[in-house]
Amino acid sequence: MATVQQIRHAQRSDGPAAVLAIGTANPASCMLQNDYADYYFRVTNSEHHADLKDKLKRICKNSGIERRYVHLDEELLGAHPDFSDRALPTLDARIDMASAAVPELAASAAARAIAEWGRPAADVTHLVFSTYSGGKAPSADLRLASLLGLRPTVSRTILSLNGCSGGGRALQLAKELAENNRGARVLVACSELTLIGFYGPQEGRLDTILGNGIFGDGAGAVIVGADPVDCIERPLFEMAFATQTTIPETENEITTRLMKGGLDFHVSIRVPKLLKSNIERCLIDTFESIGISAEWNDLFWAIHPGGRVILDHVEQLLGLGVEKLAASRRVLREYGNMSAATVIFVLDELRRRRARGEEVAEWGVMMAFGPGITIETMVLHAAGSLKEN
Ligand SMILES: CC(C)(COP(=O)(O)OP(=O)(O)OC[C@H]1O[C@@H](n2cnc3c(N)ncnc32)[C@H](O)[C@@H]1OP(=O)(O)O)[C@@H](O)C(=O)NCCC(=O)NCCSC(=O)CC(=O)O
Repeated sequence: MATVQQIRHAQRSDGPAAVLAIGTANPASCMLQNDYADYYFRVTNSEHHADLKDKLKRICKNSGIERRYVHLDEELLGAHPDFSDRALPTLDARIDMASAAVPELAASAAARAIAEWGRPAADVTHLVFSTYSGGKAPSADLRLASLLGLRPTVSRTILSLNGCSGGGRALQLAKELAENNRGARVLVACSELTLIGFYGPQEGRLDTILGNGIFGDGAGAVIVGADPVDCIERPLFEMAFATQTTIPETENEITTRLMKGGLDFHVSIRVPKLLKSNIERCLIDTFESIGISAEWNDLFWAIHPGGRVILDHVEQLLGLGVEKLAASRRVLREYGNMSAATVIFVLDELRRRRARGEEVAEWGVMMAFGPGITIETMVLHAAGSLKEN
């Protein structure tokens, strides 16, 4: 009879978990940021809120965003004009729409990740799914498993309403699963659609203006596994160490809540400063835990681009060279803040830059921020095969 220790030893993988493949997807409808305020106030019949329109124009102008993609386009909104009024009971209709569209967008991203991975979808052993756009069970994870043809024994976890830190959390869970289950191949999928909380403007609800100025729709998928199979699997980023930190007494700074009219969303104007005051301590603690003293400019950075000012603060605080946040800034510019999916787009951008021969450091940090305020941090090591992609 084997001992528990022997069983446990046999279960654990030898090497660290690594990102083995990445895929992303966005809905077809593209919104240009320069035109967005005119579009938004027209389609929600809100031209009379001239002051709010001016504010949205200022936010769009300063957002660092050029375009975003949305599922809820003008045609679909035309079929659901009640979505513009947060007082109307539209939650059922929004959940119905999201229940189909969220897993479909995730499936597009995941199919790309699986194709790059080079192994059949049936080899996926675990699925970790994060979305703020759900509201029923069985959830989008089960539908995604069915769309991809994953096997019925796949071990599923859904992270609901984790907001923008959901991508970081899902990747941390994937690391734990891969390192504690020999041979495990974890599919991480984050799929976010703003339709769950899209409203017209309302006096006194500046969150709605901010949300409409920076958030976009997108899905990111990652295959995570340890001990890559020679000649088939190519590690992109090894996941060296991960931490989660909650900033004390900030539970009211970023909040979401399902209401009869959809997802009610609040981001306080203090969020960038709160992050600025806490990020460096969090990074120092993380690196001290693994006994490494790092020069911030010697690392690559995958920071969740929650907003242009957040990136400016991180850059200034850490004294980063202007190129260090280029991947985060490009993702923000091309897609906006896609909540949990965004850090996956940033990882994708980083590996593309490296594949093009651009200088990307050997060691790096991924950080994502969400309700809590929660900071998810992961120390990454760029694997050699990045150069060959
Ligand atoms: C919105 C911005 C792009 C605007 O750029 P600037 O600050 O440079 O420009 P600015 O000072 O002229 O501000 C333009 C207007 O935006 C308003 N404004 C700024 N932040 C706001 C907020 N949180 N809520 C409501 N209004 C806000 C300002 O008061 C100002 O109004 P006026 O012009 O009338 O004075 C930036 O402030 C930014 O990047 N903020 C960070 C956004 C954020 O917190 N993201 C995290 C999302 S949550 C997330 O990522 C996690 C999650 O969801 O889980």
